[in-house]
Amino acid sequence: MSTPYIPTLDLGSYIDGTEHDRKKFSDELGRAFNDSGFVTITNHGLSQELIDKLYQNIQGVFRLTADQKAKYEKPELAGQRGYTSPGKETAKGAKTADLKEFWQIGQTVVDGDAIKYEYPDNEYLEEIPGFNEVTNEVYQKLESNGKHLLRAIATYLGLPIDYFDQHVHNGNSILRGIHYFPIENPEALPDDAVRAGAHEDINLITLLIGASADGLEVLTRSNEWLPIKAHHSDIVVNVGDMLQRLTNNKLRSTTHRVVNPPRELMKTSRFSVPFFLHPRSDMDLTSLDSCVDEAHPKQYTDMTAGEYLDERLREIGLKK
Ligand SMILES: O=C(O)CCC(=O)C(=O)O
Ligand SMILES: [Fe+2]
Repeated sequence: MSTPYIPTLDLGSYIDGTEHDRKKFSDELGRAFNDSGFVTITNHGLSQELIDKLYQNIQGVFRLTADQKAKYEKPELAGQRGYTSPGKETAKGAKTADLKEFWQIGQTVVDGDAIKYEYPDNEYLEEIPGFNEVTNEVYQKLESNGKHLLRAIATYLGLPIDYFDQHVHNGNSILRGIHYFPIENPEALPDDAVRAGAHEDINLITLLIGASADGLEVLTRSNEWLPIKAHHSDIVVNVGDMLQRLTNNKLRSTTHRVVNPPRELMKTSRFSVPFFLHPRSDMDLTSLDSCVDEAHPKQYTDMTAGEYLDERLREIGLKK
């Protein structure tokens, strides 16, 4: 087996580079997505100070008491805003819920776009001053990075460079702060209880800021689990199911999981902060004509992003 290709790509060289730099970036991005399914991004414009502040704030959420957190858990929001307690999200097809709790932040529309009325407000976390400002800043920076990455992906797919722009403007993206809590009594858990069961992300692409500890693994094309060792300052990016549908499997969504820690670290927490880049709910995910031919017959029924999200939230237990 050859070593899977997880290149480190300089996003700055894409944003500010020459035509040649941009072409090279999109070629390498496409190659990595076809191979390991992951790329590492540097020069993403999030300073170490901002990342450290983000993690301090996210950790603060999970130090709140159960009663404090419960104020922010609203079943009608299907986990899409505020707090979601342990036992609520189960990877598609798995029997046992993931060993995690999380907090989700959604889009803030400020330009008068009527899509504002489609989105629930973010929960305002009153116990942690500055939380909403820091998380909003990170949200905006990751969203902007994601838009550049989608431009590179459009080029790789032979689409106009701005293909995704209108679909992701004020899109339904989510910043998720996750706490994988200490596992106090591993013997008492069902055998299949893991921090995050093997899954593919629902959205177009995911940008994941390097987690506080190891545990993330990706399923390679040769069906082996490969640990992803991301530095706290890096961002790793993977393809989600919406992009897989749109491209009729030309870009495959990346199967990944978070394994439980080794015995000596069982009683420690792990924190991570993925950003799930979603389009607007009216984006048509019908597979592109350019990705369908005799050798690649159409694999998916036609759906909008909103319909698909709804289906998936029900499958993972967040929507009833
Ligand atoms: O915690 C991680 O490293 C990955 C989280 C993840 O895959 C998810 O929430 O979809
Ligand atoms: Fe994921």
